[in-house]
Amino acid sequence: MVYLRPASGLTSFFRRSCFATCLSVAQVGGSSRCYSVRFPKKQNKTRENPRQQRRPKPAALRGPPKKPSRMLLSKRVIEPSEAQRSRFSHDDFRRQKQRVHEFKDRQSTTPLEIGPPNAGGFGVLQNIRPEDRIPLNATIARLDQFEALRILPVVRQAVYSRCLNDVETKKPTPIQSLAIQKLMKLAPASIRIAQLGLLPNKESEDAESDEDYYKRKLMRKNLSKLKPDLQTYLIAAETGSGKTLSYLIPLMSMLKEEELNNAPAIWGLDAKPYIRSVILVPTAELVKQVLAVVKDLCHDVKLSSAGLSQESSREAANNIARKQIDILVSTPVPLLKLIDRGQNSGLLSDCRKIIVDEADSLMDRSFKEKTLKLLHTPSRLEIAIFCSATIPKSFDFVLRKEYPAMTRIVAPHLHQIPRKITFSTVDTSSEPFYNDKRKALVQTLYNLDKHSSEPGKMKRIVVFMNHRESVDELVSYLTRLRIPAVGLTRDNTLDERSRMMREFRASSPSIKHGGVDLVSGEIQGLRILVTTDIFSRGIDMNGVRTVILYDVPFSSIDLIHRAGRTGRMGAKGRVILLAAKDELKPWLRGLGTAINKGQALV
Ligand SMILES: Nc1ncnc2c1ncn2[C@@H]1O[C@H](COP(=O)(O)OP(=O)(O)OP(=O)(O)O)[C@@H](O)[C@H]1O
Repeated sequence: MVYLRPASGLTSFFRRSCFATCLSVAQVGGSSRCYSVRFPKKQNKTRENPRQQRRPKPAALRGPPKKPSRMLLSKRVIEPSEAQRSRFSHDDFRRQKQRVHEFKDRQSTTPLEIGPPNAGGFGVLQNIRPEDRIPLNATIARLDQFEALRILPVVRQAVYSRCLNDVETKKPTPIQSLAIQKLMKLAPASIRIAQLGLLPNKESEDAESDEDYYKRKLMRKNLSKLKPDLQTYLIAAETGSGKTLSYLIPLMSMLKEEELNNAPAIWGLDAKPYIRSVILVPTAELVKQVLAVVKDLCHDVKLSSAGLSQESSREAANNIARKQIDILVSTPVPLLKLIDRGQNSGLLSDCRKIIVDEADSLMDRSFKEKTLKLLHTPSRLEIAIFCSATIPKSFDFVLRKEYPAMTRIVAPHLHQIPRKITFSTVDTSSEPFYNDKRKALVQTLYNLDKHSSEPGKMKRIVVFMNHRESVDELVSYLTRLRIPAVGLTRDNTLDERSRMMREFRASSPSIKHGGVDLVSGEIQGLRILVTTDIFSRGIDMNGVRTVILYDVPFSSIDLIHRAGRTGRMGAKGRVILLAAKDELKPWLRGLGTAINKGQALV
């Protein structure tokens, strides 16, 4: 038996298998031998005959010069050197440059197809087709000023002075233009009443006969018993796009317009406690944040407001039931509890507008029943607005089932990570970390401290973890290394959380030098917040530039919300994912490229 030896590494394997064959042959009485034959090494061929040597072609036969190759994904336009330029004709060069500019990497509309069967929590978002998104077209260009929108002047003035005081050019964001325009097309109830002739005309009031007066009064009474048609809206736009004002401005305009038309008096709200509108949010933090904006605006617009969350005392909750409130900001459970207390069962009977902020979360398995119960409680509900930065498939299904006639206002860049965020991954399994994620985090923080961005400013960094039990451990590890970090989880009381968040959100103080303090040994230029998903939704962190994802998020929804704490309102941001090689499933490896190319996640 002869075998040809292909390479030294495999020899022993072949020898062993040959030996086994020899043995088996010997056992049955035959004979065999083992040979190995070595192939000569491949030599570089040289042409010995000078006649065979390749000669350069004459210039006339050579054709046009070769174009330099280009990386497909590179955003950089490679300017040819002077020497290269002289080899191109001008037209060639212009065409080539144009082609590079045509590569619109952040405009891609094809979603990143990372779906089932093995994509974990990725693949849960609804694939919104381009035709279902409202294009950024002439409508938005036409409505790029608050003055072009139908808003009451007093509300507009309050927005300018209270919310956009620091902003140089005060103009609505695309989702604000679209939402305000659509919502304000609705004639408020009071105007409809006036159109029906139920409100007295100022001039004809005196001349009105008794018969007409009583007829009008009767019609008004009958009308107040009628259940109005419910109008439902979905406002969906990327994180940090100004969704809060996109529903607050129309809400306040409508409430105020109703007051100016004397509608509350017509509805008989003069003498009794009422709640005219409710904004539902999922957490106590969001109650605080949204209520702060509402209170600011209400101060100027002259409307009343209140907040209710699981942190509110029983007395504070009971007080709400005794007041006349135009806008109540609340989480679902405490509001349901308040209504369930016998004497308050009619608390929402005059509520005509409900807004469900972070609606995908409030319509998920844990909240859905409670939210729907609240939506079905007011008998005179006129408008329900659902507002969200993500549309998971399950949420889309519930909306289609419960509100098939819903008007959808979906921004063109929904499910994309905002344009100015750069996404990168640190492989924690490679040298020098060798699967020690904490080391990788420290190295990343050190690099960020040294980085030239935000010069002379304290850099604020948010680190997201999947489990709150791990937060304290990581914070004490960082503190031991004299890296200033605070942990913020559901285990802290609301007061603690508010205080820590206030300190973290306070604008970055200026610092003279970065690096390490020689006396305390502390890294001076960083302020680090380690937290979980409790702070990933809706919280406005006031110009945070860096988000570190210490754990791979459970789903694309979590990824979008966590990343959305930076890069808000067109500001720059960076998201760094720390992941070991075995965590980086094939569909996760392409994530950075897809995000940086502007693909929508599903
Ligand atoms: N037209 C505007 N011009 C400039 N800044 C604005 C404008 N509208 C809102 N902002 C500011 O942008 C920030 C983000 O707004 P907001 O919190 O409403 O975003 P969001 O879309 O609700 O984000 P998320 O999806 O994370 O909840 C806020 O600080 C807000 O004051």
